[in-house]
Amino acid sequence: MDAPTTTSADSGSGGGGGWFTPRKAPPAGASTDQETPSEGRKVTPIRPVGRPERISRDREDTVPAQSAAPAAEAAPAPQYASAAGTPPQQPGPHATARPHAAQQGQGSSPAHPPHSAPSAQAPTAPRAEPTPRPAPGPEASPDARLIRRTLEEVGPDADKVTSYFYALLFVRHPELRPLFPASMDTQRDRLLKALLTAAEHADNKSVLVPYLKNLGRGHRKYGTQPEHYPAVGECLIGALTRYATTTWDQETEAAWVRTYTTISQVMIDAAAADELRAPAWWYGEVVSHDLRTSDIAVVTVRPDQPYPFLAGQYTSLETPWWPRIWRHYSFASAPRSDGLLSFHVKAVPAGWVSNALVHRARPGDVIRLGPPSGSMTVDHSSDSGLLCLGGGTGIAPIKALVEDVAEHGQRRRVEVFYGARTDHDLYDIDTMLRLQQTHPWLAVRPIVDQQAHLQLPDAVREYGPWNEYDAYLSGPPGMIRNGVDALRDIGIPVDRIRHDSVEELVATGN
Ligand SMILES: NC(=O)C1=CN([C@@H]2O[C@H](COP(=O)(O)OP(=O)(O)OC[C@H]3O[C@@H](n4cnc5c(N)ncnc54)[C@H](O)[C@@H]3O)[C@@H](O)[C@H]2O)C=CC1
Repeated sequence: MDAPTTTSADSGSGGGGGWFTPRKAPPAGASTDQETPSEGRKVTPIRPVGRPERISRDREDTVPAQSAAPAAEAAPAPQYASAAGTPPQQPGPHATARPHAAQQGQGSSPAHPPHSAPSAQAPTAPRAEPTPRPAPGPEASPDARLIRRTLEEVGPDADKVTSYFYALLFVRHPELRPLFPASMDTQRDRLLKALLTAAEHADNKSVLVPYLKNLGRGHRKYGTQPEHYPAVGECLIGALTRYATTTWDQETEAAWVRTYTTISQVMIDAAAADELRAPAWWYGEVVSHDLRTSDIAVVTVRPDQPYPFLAGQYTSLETPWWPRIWRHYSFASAPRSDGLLSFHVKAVPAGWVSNALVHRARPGDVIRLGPPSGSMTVDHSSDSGLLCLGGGTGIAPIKALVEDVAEHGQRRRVEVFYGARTDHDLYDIDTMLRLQQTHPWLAVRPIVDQQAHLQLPDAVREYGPWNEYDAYLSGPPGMIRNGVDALRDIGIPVDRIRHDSVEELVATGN
C-alpha cells in the first residue's frame, strides 16, 4: 500500500548550506480545488504541511463552547493524550506495542512577529503526560545529537517556539495563512510538533520513513504543494534560532537543514506517488444519521467514488461547518458491497467536528474524507484468536474487525470485551450481540464499570488463557495504556498487542 517513493535519505545532505528545493514541480493540474457534487471544483482552503496524524477520533480538540465561529485565538485543550508509559509505537494511528520506535537563520534572530501573531501562552498539543525524550545513544549520528541538543534547549519554551514559528510563517508568507483553519488553536502546534518529532527520530529510518510517507500522503487533502516546504523549513529554523540561543551554531543549523530536507523530500515523494493512484480526498454524502444516545450518533456516508480501505483502519473527516478542521474516526464496518462507510461519533464537550456530526449533520449533507490510514488490521494468514477490547466508541473498529473475520470465512475465536461506564453507554450492544448470535466463534462480553466495579482492561484478566491470541485495543488513551499493561502482565507478547497509536513517535524511547 505504500507508495513506491524515493526516500531520498541523503537528499540535500551534501551540506547544510542551501535550502531544499523541491525536486518535483507541483503536479500539473494538481489543484487544491474541491468540488461539491453539484457545483464543480472550487478552491479549498489548504494546510501547508506537517500535521501529525494524531488520533483524536471523537475525542477531538475542542473550542470554547460559546464560540460561534472558529475565530478566537484562545486555545481549547485537545483531549487525546499521549501514551506515555506504553512501549514505543509504530507511527500511524495504529501501532503494535512492539518496543521499537515506534531555516536559514544563520544565527540571527528573525524579527519579532507582530502582536497579532498567535498567542504564545495558549495551550498547545495534547500532553496528558510528559514523554521523556530519549537520550541520544552512543550510536546516534552527529546530526541526531545536535538536533536533540536543540530540542532539549527549546523544550521548556515549547509554547513560545510554536507561537513564534506560526507568527513567522504567517508574517513571512501571508499567502499561506488562508490555508490554515480560521482558528489555529486546535491545530496550531501539530505542524511544528510533527516536524520536531520527526527530526528527533531522524536516525530511526525504519520508523520515520513510513511515518513521513503517511504524513505526506495525508497532507494532500490540505492541498500541500512542494513549494510550501521551504517556507515552513525556513520558519522552523527561524524559531529554533531564536529560542536555542546557547546551543545554536552553524553546525547545528546545517544539521537541521539536512534533516528537514530529508523529511520534506520523503513527504513530497510520497504525496506525488499517491497522486497517481488516489484522490486527495473524497466527498461523502450523509445517507443516514442514527442518534443512539443524546451524544452518540452512527453516521453513514456514501463516498463519491470507491473508497478502498481495510477493516480496523480509520480516516479523517471534515464537515462543511468547520472548514479545514479534520478529525479522525475509525470505519465502523468492514468494507461493504454497497460502498457505504459508517462512523461512530460521540459529541465531546465543545468539540467542533463531533458536535456538528452528532447534532447538525443530516442526510444529504456532504462531508469530506481523507485517505484511509492505520494498520490495526487482521492478519488473515494466521489462525490465532482475536482478543478485542473496545471502550466506548472505540468499539467501532472492533466491530469492523469482527465483520472482517466473518467475511473471510475463518473459524477463529474472537472474544470481544465491550467496555462502558454505564449500561446506557453500551450504545452498540444490540449489534454486537446480534453478531454473536450469528457467529458461534464470537463471544461478546459487555463490561460496565458501575456493575463490574472494575475497568475494562482488568476484566480481561478474569478470563483466558490468552496466549494463543492476538490482542486489539481501541478506546480512550487511558484504557489503551492500562490495557497494554494488563495484557502484558497476563503474558501476551507485546508484538501481538495492537492498538491505535495515541500519539505517533512520541512514546518513550522510540
Ligand atoms: N469513534 C471512533 O471511531 C473511535 C474512538 N476511539 C476513542 O475511544 C474513546 C471513546 O470515548 P468514550 O466513549 O467517552 O469512552 P469512555 O471514556 O466512556 O470509556 C470507555 C471504556 O473505557 C474504559 N476506560 C476509560 N478510561 C480508562 C482508564 N484510564 N483505564 C482503564 N479503562 C478505562 C472505561 O472503563 C470504559 O469501559 C475516545 O477516546 C475516542 O478517541 C478509538 C477508536 C475509534
